[in-house]
Amino acid sequence: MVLAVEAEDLKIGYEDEEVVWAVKGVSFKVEVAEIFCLVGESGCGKSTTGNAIVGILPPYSVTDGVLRIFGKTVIEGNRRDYTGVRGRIVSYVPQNPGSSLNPYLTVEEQFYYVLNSVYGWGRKKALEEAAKYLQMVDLDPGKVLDYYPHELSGGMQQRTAIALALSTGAKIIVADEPTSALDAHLRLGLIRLLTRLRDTIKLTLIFITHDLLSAGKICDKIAIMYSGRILELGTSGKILTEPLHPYTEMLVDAVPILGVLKPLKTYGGEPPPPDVEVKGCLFLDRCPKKFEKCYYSHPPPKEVHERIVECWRYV
Ligand SMILES: Nc1ncnc2c1ncn2[C@@H]1O[C@H](COP(=O)(O)OP(=O)(O)OP(=O)(O)O)[C@@H](O)[C@H]1O
Repeated sequence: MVLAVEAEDLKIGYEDEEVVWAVKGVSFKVEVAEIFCLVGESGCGKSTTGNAIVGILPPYSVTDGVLRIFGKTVIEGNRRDYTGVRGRIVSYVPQNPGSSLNPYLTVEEQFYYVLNSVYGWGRKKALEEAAKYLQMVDLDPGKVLDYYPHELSGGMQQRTAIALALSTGAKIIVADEPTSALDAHLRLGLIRLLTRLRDTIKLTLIFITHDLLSAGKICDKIAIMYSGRILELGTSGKILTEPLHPYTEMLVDAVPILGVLKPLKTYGGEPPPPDVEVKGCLFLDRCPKKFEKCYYSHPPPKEVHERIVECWRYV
């Protein structure tokens, strides 16, 4: 079975005077038509991982390990080749579609420029395709195509960005915090739309968020990232109801449940900065369950209770 995305011990760093590793060796598999979430605090490496899948890492980045997209190896060691993948198989929907859509071009022109540059299509064919994809995201082409992005509401901009991403025939969409700028009603609408696209056109979605609640609503699987590693990976149900890693427990404890009086716990401390070498477990400083073994090295990934966990308590 071909996987949509497969990462094996993937490492991504940014080179300044020396390399600072933002992603320190992650392994995961995303099946076709799966909604896969990368969850974690700011700076844990979610966007860097997402950018590697889309193929938009900056030139001064360095990589190691392997990344495959629909069976094609796009990263192997420090070699990268996204030919036929970037923009065609994988597309990107950013947090703020207002900034990704060109403010000086009408929606029609944006579709034309994208489809002309990817497939060399003329205006007529590009417009036919634009109409098809706008309808797919529940937008009326007649009420969108002639408009500039600022003339559309936030929700319409978001849907236009998704239609534009899909129009190149993308099978995978990486959506970075797509719901964070939307109000609760629009957020629910977007979540419904993305799940419908998964069901109807077998779209694979990589959803990046710091919000475990949104992740639980939309995702099949959740990878909990911390300081460049995946500390726990499993189905949304397992992660939310039976967290194994103390960090996942901490995130779940901080999620409010509507109608349930639940004490919300917060834990102090900060993840170690990526340029600081940590001797023991990366979560050591904040872990309420640490014991002697945790002080010497970071634990390897271990399959336990239908999940993969990096915690010495399970090794
Ligand atoms: N283009 C870049 N150049 C240099 N360092 C970067 C770059 N992008 C990210 N980093 C660094 O890599 C680390 C991980 O950042 P990344 O944006 O991937 O995390 P994140 O979990 O997505 O955070 P956020 O939710 O704030 O976007 C951070 O220390 C960040 O400063």
